[in-house]
Amino acid sequence: MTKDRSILTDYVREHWYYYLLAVALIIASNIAQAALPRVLGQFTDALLAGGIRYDMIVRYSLILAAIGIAYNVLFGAGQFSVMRLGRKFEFAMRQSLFRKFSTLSEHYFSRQGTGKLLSSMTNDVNSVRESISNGVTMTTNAVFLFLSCVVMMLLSHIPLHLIVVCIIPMIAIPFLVVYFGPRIRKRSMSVQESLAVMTDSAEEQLRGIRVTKTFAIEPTARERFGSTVDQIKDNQLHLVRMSSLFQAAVPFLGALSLVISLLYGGYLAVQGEITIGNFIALTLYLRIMSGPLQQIGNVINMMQRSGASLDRVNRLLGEQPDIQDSEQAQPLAASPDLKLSGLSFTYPGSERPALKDIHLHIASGQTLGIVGKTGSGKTTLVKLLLRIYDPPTGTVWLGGTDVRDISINSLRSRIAYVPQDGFLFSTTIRDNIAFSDRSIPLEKVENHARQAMIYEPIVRFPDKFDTRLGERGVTLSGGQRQRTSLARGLAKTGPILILDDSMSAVDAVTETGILANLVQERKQRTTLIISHRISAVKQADRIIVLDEGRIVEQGTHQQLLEQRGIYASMYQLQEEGLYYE
Ligand SMILES: Nc1ncnc2c1ncn2[C@@H]1O[C@H](COP(=O)(O)OP(=O)(O)OP(=O)(O)O)[C@@H](O)[C@H]1O
Repeated sequence: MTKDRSILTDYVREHWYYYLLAVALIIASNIAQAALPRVLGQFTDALLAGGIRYDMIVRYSLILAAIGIAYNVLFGAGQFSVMRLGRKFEFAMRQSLFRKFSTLSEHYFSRQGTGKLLSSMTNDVNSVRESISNGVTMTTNAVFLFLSCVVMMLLSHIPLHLIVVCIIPMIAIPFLVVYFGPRIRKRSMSVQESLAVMTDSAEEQLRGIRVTKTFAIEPTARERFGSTVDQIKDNQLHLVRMSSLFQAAVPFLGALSLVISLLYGGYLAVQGEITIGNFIALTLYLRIMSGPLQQIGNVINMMQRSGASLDRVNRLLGEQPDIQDSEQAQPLAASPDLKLSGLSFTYPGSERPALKDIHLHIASGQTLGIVGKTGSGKTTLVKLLLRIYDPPTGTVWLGGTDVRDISINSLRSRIAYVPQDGFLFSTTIRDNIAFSDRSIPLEKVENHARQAMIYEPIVRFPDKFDTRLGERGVTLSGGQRQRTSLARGLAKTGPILILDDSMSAVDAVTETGILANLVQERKQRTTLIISHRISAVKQADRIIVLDEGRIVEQGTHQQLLEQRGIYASMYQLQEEGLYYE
């Protein structure tokens, strides 16, 4: 367990008075409950001494009823306070985790896998919440009920030596805990980890369900998912075996105490050293005490589980984003030029550089076309510009400032980036297009939809721009999705527009229409158009051809044709209707 318990200790410190109140209520309820056997013992002795009397039965019944009501009200109120605190903690913890996730980089997510993170947000948070609600109730209940019982036994004149002898077997419980505790915890961690792997697998299988169906490989998908479930089952069984053994051992010791009380207590009662009432009270006390002892076992199990979960949550919350604002971070200039000087970049953990020694200067307001084979480094260039990954210091400059010294928020909020696989959210088309600023008026949203040539298909839906997308809404075609994502990019204001192969799923005629609509847009912004199609970049002020991370050709469309290199052959192939790869 790490020493850093910050999120939990902070929370408890902040709400200590509620916890104190809850603990006080539970203690009061324990005292009420512990009075019960004593009253029954007194009743038995009174019966034996003077026979049954009507007023006595009524009096004792009223006392028992009062004890019962007091116990229920006090315990209920205490439990409610603690549960409420637990739920509030759960809410706060999920908020903090999500806030943290939103600061972490793409690299972090590709390294971790979303299943693990989702599992933390659900299972780990639940487990910690349980420990601070049920854990507090159960621990307080167990400790104070046990103590109250001992005190009440002494007040009832049950001899100390009899009490000690009867509870001796229960003293073995801490030793059991020490033995089982770490083992249970280790197995619980394996269960949580296999649950995370299963979530990952389920998420991927469900996301790829369309592909699976078109390939008719459902059995393979089921088999793959099944193996992750089998792993959980094995780990769960391991855990269940160990915790069952532990949970069975605890009540067994309670039962052993009862046997001793019958033997020794019974003997003392026969000898006349304790009253029959005392003997009955003793057995009832031991019966009550086996409950708290079992609870101690459960609490220990729960604490073990939640200890591992809390460690994971704290580790996540302590994660430092690998891309951060520098101390001298400044906003992006109003109309920045783009300069790349000697840019080389290798992805973390990769052997081969994705970009090699790139030099380039694009004046503000100009359009740069980027072409090249798949994997040649086109998207990597954009990721470095957006600081999805940090480029080496002094290699990428915007408006005369190293991008590493431009604040991340200003950089990303003012660069309109349209990726190839534009993910759309399960909300209305209007909200998707006005994603960067929900207050954009409908006319503007419609204008951007016209620019992206998606207006007509949208207004054909009965709800037009209020049509909901996603699982419970309309499913757009690939080309429609891409154009909606393009409209979303165009709705974002800012001095730089980047289209990353964002017209690949639209036909050539529509692409030409969109490009014509963008002429005005491009004059006001520095524009980068990445494409496999020459037609998309041929109007650019400059075009670069990337190959294996290097600029191998550059110039205007005309100049590149004259060079008769890769670009010229791509053009020729595409003009002839063939596809260059
Ligand atoms: N996150 C990553 N980690 C490691 N390597 C990566 C990562 N992303 C891309 N690469 C590698 O970097 C190289 C360049 O990839 P990039 O995505 O920039 O190519 P691209 O030219 O945009 O390709 P495409 O036209 O297919 O989109 C490829 O070899 C790719 O495998």
